[in-house]
Amino acid sequence: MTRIVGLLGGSFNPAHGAHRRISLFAAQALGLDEVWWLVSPGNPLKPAKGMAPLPARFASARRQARGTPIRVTAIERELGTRYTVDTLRELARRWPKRRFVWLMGADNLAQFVQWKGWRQIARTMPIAVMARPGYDHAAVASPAMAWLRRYRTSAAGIRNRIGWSAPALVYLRFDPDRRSATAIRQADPHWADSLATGGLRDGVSHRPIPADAA
Ligand SMILES: Nc1ncnc2c1ncn2[C@@H]1O[C@H](COP(=O)(O)OP(=O)(O)OP(=O)(O)O)[C@@H](O)[C@H]1O
Ligand SMILES: O=C(O)c1ccc[n+]([C@@H]2O[C@H](COP(=O)([O-])O)[C@@H](O)[C@H]2O)c1
Repeated sequence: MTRIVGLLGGSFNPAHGAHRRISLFAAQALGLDEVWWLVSPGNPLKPAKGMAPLPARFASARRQARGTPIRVTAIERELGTRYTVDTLRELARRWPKRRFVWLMGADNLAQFVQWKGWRQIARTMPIAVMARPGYDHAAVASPAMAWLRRYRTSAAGIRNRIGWSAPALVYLRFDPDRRSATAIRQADPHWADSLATGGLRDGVSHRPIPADAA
């Protein structure tokens, strides 16, 4: 059967418990076979200032994912892509036998219209948005939601794999999780200093995911 992979792209500056929690929750709710974290070389909308180096963010993600089936990757570094629309096109080319779901928090839906080719992203794969305290109102009232609303479906729609289509939008609500990387950086601006950053070799993950055979 076709494997369904949930993709959580992020700065992970640093990774925290909410990333793990929303990933595992989405995996269960949507019946995902795998979850990949895409540790971004640099969110195009976020300033480079204050962004820890990729190896440190990658190491923090590996630490948070330990003991879970989540696969931590730096695929965008490997593919040389920066914008999500380009990354997703490459992923579909490399892994043609898998189906993907884009996962993101409500804060990202609120500013989704600022992303390059956001409608194209929505046409490429279903999107699951995770509720996030403080952002849900802005997300639901956002211009992206005005367009995506007509494509709303239930988690079961994805889980049952029946009539798989895109655009499709699922809004997942669970116990609100207030954790954020911003709060961690405020409490510990030097969080990256103590991390062993051996998980990336020349910017490439130690355990690259084999491409699907044609
Ligand atoms: N507490 C949370 N609830 C729901 N989604 C979350 C939560 N924390 C992060 N996410 C989502 O996880 C993805 C990666 O998040 P990111 O690495 O930017 O962490 P962050 O805590 O939002 O960081 P920052 O505070 O620096 O903006 C994004 O799609 C984001 O919306
Ligand atoms: O492609 C874009 O235009 C774009 C704009 C903003 C954010 N993104 C992606 O959104 C994901 C979440 O980013 P962040 O910083 O909120 O964790 C990450 O994979 C970014 O590369 C992508």
